[in-house]
Amino acid sequence: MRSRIRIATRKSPLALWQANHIKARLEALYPQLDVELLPMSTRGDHILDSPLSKVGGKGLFVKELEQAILDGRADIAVHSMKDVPVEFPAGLDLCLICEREDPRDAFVSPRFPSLQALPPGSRVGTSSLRRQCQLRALRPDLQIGELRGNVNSRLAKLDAGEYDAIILAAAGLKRLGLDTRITELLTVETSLPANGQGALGIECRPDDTELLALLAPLAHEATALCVKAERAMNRALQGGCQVPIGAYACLQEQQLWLRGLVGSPDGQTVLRAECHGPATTAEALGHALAQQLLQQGADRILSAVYGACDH
Ligand SMILES: NCc1[nH]cc(CCC(=O)O)c1CC(=O)O
Repeated sequence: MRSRIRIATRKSPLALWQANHIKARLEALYPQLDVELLPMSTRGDHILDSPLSKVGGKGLFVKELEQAILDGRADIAVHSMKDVPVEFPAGLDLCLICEREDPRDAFVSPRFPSLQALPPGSRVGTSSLRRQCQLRALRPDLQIGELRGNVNSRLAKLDAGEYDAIILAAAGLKRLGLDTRITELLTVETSLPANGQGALGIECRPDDTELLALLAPLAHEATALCVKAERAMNRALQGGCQVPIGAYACLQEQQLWLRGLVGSPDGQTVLRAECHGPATTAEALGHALAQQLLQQGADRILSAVYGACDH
């Protein structure tokens, strides 16, 4: 039996928490197993001054981790599913998805009790186009500013008075023990989450059957089905490049309820659609929802933005 599992991880506090969480779960299951972290920097960590959507998107944060697995320096990488690109490089795959934490976005403000209570013209920080679009649609009066960096540095900018409020994923705040900073949990109707938000995934070599068997108890089937539907919608829309897209599924009695959103960053256009179906058809539901959104005009939003992209 294998005696060691090495986890490639980014060095941000949230990434380290997530890697340590998987380490602790594996060690609880297998007391003889030695689980080591291999912390590393990614290109995404170095590019902090420009909006992520303009510098190449999600792949920036996972490439170096994937290379470490392909080179044999690490066995697995633990990812926030919302940061994982829809396609995987040859030789690697998403091997399992763990149980989802709270998928909602959180409104954080030291001064105002809710999004609704923000006075006109308030400054809100978020670099997520998905959050910007939904915020602007709801509150066209707000001034929305770019806000990048890890969770702690975003909170520090809020505390320094650069913004009246910021929006962050509830899952990240809860994992870091920062629950008390959550002023208001936004309903998914107010802020439809990003696909995969709140879920952790493990990437590894799909041909490493011994490793897969060790990891298997960490899998959470219901979460995997939901995230599968959400990612299928994103894949069908080919959304990744500068487009506000939200996708959120929930599962009840083996029925999936998938909601999707495509909008323009200025919030002028927000297209919404939803569908229901058996969990066994998760992938098809994602495709069907994408088609509904395309028929409503998402194709025009997507092509307008792709025109301005360098790929
Ligand atoms: N974009 C960075 C990122 N990736 C995952 C999370 C939160 C944790 C999760 O969704 O699992 C965050 C922080 C945020 O959006 O506030």
